[in-house]
Amino acid sequence: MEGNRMGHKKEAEVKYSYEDCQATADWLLSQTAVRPLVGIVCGSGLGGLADALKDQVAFNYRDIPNFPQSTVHGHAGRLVFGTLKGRPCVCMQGRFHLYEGYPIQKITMPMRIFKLLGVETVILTNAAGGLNQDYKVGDIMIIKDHLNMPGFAGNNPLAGPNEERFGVRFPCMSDAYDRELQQLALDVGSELGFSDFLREGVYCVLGGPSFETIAECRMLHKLGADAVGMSTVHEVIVARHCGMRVFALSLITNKAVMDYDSEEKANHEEVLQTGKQRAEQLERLVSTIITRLEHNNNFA
Ligand SMILES: O=P(O)(O)O[C@H]1O[C@H](CO)[C@@H](O)[C@H]1O
Ligand SMILES: Nc1nc2[nH]cnc2c(=O)[nH]1
Repeated sequence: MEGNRMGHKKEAEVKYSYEDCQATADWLLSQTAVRPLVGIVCGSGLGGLADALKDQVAFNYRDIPNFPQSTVHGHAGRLVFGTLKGRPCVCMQGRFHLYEGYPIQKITMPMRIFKLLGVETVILTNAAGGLNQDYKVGDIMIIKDHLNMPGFAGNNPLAGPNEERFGVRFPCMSDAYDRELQQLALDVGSELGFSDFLREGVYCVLGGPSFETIAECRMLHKLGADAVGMSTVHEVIVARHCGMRVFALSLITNKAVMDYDSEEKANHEEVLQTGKQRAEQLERLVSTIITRLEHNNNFA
C-alpha cells in the first residue's frame, strides 16, 4: 500500500465496509498463528497491558491495511497478538477518539475486525475523570452502564445503513456490560486485595478534546454519571452489535473539577502519570480476569 510505504495513511484510505474489515482480518490472520478469543483495548497510558502477553506478534497500525493511525500521546499505535496463560489474545495498544477527527465508524472499526478474527470477549480500559465525590484518584471503576452524549445528538457508530452481517438494526444496550464479568472482576479484585480502590459506576462519554467546565461536570454528575471520558462507549456499542461480550474499566486519573473555588485543572500529563502509578495493579486485575475466562463465554 502506498500509505504504508509513506509511513502514514491518508484519511480516505481507511475504509470500513464489511469487505474492508474482512480484508484486514484476513491479512492479520495470514501474518500470525494466534487465533484470539479475547480482544483488549488499552486506554491512555495503559498500554503496558500488552506487555503481559507471551509469544508476541506485533503490528504497527501504519502497516495494517485499512487501519487508522494513533495520534494521541500515550497511545502507541500497535496491535499485539499473544497468549495470557494459554489464552489467545489480541491487544490494541492505542485507540482512536472522535476528537482525532475520524468518523465514528472508523474509530470503532477495530471492534468489527476483532469479531472477524474470532474474538468472543472484549475488555476495554480507559482513563477518566471522577465525578462521583466518593472516588479518589487511582480508583478503578468497573463500568456497569454508560451515558452516550454524542449519541443523544445522533453521532452513533451504527448510524447509516445497517450491516446485517454484523448485527441487527436496533441492538439492545440495557445488557451492554456483561454482569457475570462484572461479578468476576469484583471477586478477582477482592482476591488480589484491591477492594479498597475498586468501584462500580456509570461512565459518560463526551466528544472532547477540551476537558469539561465546572457547570458541565455538575450537570453530568446530576445526570447519574460517576466518571467522564472521551472513549469506550462507541467501541462498546459496535462490539455488542456484533455479539461480543463486553467488560470495561475506568482508571480514575483525576477528579473532575466541580467547585469554583478549586485550583485544580484537568490535564493530560496528570492522566498519564496516574496511569503509570496504577498500571501494574490494573494489568494484574485484567490478566487474572482473562485467565478465568473459558472459551465459548464460560468461566474456568
Ligand atoms: O479514554 P482514553 O483513551 O483512555 O483517554 C482519555 O484520556 C484522554 C484525556 O487525557 C482522552 O482521550 C480520554 O478519553
Ligand atoms: N472528558 C474527560 N476525559 C478524561 N480522561 C481522563 N480524565 C478525563 C476528564 O477529566 N475528562
